[in-house]
Amino acid sequence: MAEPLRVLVTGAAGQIAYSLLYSVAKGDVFGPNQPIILVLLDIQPMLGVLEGVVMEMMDCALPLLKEVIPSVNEMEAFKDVDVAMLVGAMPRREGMERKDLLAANVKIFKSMGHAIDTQAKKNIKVVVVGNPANTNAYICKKYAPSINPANFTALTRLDQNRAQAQIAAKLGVSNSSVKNCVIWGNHSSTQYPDVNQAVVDLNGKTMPVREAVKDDNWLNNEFIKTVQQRGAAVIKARKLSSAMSAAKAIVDHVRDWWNGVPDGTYVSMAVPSDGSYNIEEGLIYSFPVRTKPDHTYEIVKGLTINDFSREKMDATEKELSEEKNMALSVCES
Ligand SMILES: NC(=O)C1=CN([C@@H]2O[C@H](COP(=O)(O)OP(=O)(O)OC[C@H]3O[C@@H](n4cnc5c(N)ncnc54)[C@H](O)[C@@H]3O)[C@@H](O)[C@H]2O)C=CC1
Ligand SMILES: O=C([O-])CC(=O)C(=O)O
Repeated sequence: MAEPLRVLVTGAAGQIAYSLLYSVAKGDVFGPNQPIILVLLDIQPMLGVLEGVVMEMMDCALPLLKEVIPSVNEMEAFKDVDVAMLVGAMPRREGMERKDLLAANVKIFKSMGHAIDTQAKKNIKVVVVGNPANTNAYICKKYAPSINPANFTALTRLDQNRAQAQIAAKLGVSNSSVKNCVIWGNHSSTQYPDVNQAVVDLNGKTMPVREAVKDDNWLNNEFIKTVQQRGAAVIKARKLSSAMSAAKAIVDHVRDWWNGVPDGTYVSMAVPSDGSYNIEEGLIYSFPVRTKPDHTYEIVKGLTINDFSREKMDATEKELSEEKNMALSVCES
């Protein structure tokens, strides 16, 4: 069997982690032959809850789980970590935008960037989930200058899954029949869910989603709005933000990054912009990416962008650029 991977989950006493940990520990992300050491980080007041989570992880008696290490010490927790799922942060409540969390959360990611820089494996892979996820990932990357910037990503897979599920429901097909929905930009209400590249298997034939749906008005309006506002709709209904679906999306994101996706398929990840599609270099912007079995990815280039898409891609870029400047001033104050 392979050497165990050291996987860190922050916010481990919180609600997303409670849905996430079992799935990671049973092999849904790294496969059935990869043993795991789970490091669970939270803050001191949550230590009692964290200990309960550790007991439950033990009681699952999972074959791949070699060790569970609870921690409330950031520097210790990041030591030699291979993969970090940065969930720990304050969630928003009804009536807030995710960027309203910036002042409260961004300093967490400055401090984690420093811990990553000094403690973690140099090829660590990081997914930031805590909101505002893209900008937190930007700050984390900035404060970890010894790590390849490409190793810092933020989660927009939940948005992609939401888009895919909306299309599948509209057409009455299974979720797996819909492919290549793209999320551009910020994990916020300015994100642009784009179906112009998406395809669906319908009646034994693969066809463009636009051709199958035959309702551009719905695709250009209600569909986009539903995906953009889905997090807020869940908060309104549950009085808590998405957790089960967020955990599933984290599993999808890291599994596809780790293992690669088949040729012709791409997934949305918020990654450092290399200037593709004229997006400001360095911003953590959600693009379609092709992941490869060597745990790397590349931004899918050369997609045709029409005027409608361009306007929406620019609007979400503008928001990210503003968030970046706000975050930098919080971190430098
Ligand atoms: N990117 C995405 O798609 C999504 C992001 N989120 C975000 O994920 C974050 C976590 O959400 P929930 O689990 O529902 O929240 P939660 O409040 O249930 O859990 C958060 C946990 O993080 C811990 N925490 C706070 N500061 C920490 C620190 N410095 N180090 C380690 N742990 C720390 C808290 O003590 C708490 O146990 C929120 O910011 C939420 O907005 C939620 C859903 C989807
Ligand atoms: O909406 C929120 O605050 C939680 C979240 O990011 C989501 O559900 O997409």
